[in-house]
Amino acid sequence: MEEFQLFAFLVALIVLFCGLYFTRNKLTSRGNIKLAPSPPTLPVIGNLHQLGHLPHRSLWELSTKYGPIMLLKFGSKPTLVISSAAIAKEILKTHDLAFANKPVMSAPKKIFYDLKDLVNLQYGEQWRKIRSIFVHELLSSTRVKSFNTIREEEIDLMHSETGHGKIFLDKMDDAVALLFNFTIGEFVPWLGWINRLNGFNACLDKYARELDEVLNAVIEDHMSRGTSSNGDEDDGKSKENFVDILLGIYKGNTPGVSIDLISLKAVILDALGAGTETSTTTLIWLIPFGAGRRICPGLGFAAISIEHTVANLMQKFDWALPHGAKGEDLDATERPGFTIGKKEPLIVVPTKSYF
Ligand code: HEM
Repeated sequence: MEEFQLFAFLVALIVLFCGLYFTRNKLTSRGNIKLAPSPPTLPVIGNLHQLGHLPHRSLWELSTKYGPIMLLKFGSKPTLVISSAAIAKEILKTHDLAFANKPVMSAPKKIFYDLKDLVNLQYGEQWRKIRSIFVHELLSSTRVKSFNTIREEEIDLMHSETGHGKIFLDKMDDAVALLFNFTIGEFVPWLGWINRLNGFNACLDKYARELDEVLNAVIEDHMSRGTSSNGDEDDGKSKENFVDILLGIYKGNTPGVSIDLISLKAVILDALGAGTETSTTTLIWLIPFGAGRRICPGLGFAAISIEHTVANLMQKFDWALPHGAKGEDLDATERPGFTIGKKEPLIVVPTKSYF
């Protein structure tokens, strides 16, 4: 027994020593997560799925080759902070399989239908199936070509159609509050009971129920109107929006593709959620589309939409920063959200109009 205790003590010492050594060598000279560089100077890879489980040896090799990497342990969740384009390329391209999954957290699990949406799906067969629906059915080049009609339909859906769009957007704002709420039980699993005690779990349950009701109402609306999806390109297909297309698949109108009701709702959440804040934030400032196998499937769709909006603004006005400020005077402080946004709003003034 004494031998075992001595052995355990030695192992603990070695682990502690390695941990300290590793941390000392991996922390950036700034040694603080807040000092990760902000856009637009350097890319910051901080999205949740980047927090993967790359073997320490590979991390070691990466940091030897490219410079400091910061590995933080938030309780049970290892978190990697990197701040150079070279390391981003290694992680998102070379090692992307190791980073292809996000850590399982209780708020996304509850809100995104047990992680059945594409953004949160674990990498594997079901991910491939849903990804294919996004790439081939929702965001194919044919669909993107019919972009104008789809966009108008989506704007209708979000803003005017029986009020569900507005409720949905408000719901998304509430989701940010829940998703970014730090709860100790998330990171230290044996303290999970605290989330029950402080009401967080009840709050999450209530939110998920209400969101589900909104999605049910959106689906019922579309069901009662009926979709025009009958495989005929000219028969109203270009007027279909995301929900119509997905309902067509659900009803079995699209040969070789299928989706169940829960996945359908999760995918609607992605299609409406992943494309809204991202697009408006990109109009303000550098957001990248990711890379590797989990690269954004909405890239083509979003790029055209953003180009269209910016081109319109540039064609009709000359713009300047207020009070003679220069580009370098812009405050690039970030604020948290689904996407990293600009803390202070971007204010520009039209100085000349061309119409
Ligand atoms: C300017 C607009 C957009 C930006 C900047 C953007 C950015 C991104 C980024 C960085 C990722 C990777 C996230 C990660 O690493 O976990 C991503 C994934 C994703 N995006 Fe976008 N996105 C935009 C528009 C859209 C649109 C319009 C849609 C759909 C209509 C969409 C749907 C998705 C989905 C479903 C994923 C998850 C893909 C997967 O995990 O396989 N995005 N997006």
